[in-house]
Amino acid sequence: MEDQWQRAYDFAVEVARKAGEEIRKAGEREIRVMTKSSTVDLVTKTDERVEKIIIGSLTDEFGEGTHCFIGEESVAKGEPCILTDKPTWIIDPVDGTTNFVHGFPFVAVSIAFAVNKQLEFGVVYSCLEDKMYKARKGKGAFCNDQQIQVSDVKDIHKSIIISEHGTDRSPEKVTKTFSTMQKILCIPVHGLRGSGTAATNMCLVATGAVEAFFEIGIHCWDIAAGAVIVQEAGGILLDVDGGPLDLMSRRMVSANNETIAKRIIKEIEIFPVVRDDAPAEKQ
Ligand SMILES: O=P([O-])([O-])O[C@@H]1[C@H](O)[C@H](O)[C@@H](O)[C@H](O)[C@H]1O
Ligand SMILES: [Mg+2]
Repeated sequence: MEDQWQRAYDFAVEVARKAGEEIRKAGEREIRVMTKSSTVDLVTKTDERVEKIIIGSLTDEFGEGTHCFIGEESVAKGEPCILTDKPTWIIDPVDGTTNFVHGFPFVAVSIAFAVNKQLEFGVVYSCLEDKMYKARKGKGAFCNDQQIQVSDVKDIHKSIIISEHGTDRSPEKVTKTFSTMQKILCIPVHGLRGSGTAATNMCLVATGAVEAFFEIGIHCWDIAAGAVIVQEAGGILLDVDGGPLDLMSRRMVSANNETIAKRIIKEIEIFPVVRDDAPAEKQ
């Protein structure tokens, strides 16, 4: 029973690598850009094609109807985004689509697997850097097969913090996001960063390169795999109000420890976002 999901974990790594190869090849060709929720929420044929490849490979391997899927591009096309107790794959085929379009060199494939609403494992393939991050519950976190660990910094003044601006440019959101960043910068911290992919940002927390990454407005597919990786690297995940992380709430703080997480949370100006699992009419 203990190793029930090992085959799925190993297969997810294979699939993530194959997806990353597709993204690398597609980046060498001309990229046709389309938009989704706003003019800065970009999507390409590669996002859609790579998601089809991932879901197709997993279905071929595990059989039709046995597993559920929550994929960024399928949800964009109207598929439900509800996490049930059934074995469920949570997939972002191209995390960092804006980076991909612009040739900014951080793009990741993010694949997570949950059973009974609990995350069992996560795989993030930062495909342009060729870094394969993976973690399985209780078994540690790895980058290219080397075990990784969060930083041991407890003093916020010695930290680097990541946040992102997302794709919602409403004035309230932008004002609050920048106000939060200003307050954190002026604590002061050593620096503020952002790679343009939430999944990679979480892996940077997991390797100890930065102390924390937080964002309001991310989606479950951006953070599900990274959540396992951060936790297995010794880090912590919280809601931006300090409560437990809710994968569907679109709010997250990931940090190396509770001291850093709580210090960041003191400065976060919260604004409302519609949950990933809200009924369609509220989206
Ligand atoms: O759209 P996408 O490139 O898959 O994912 C986005 C990236 O992770 C970005 O870093 C984050 O700021 C956005 O909130 C995400 O939506
Ligand atoms: Mg994403």
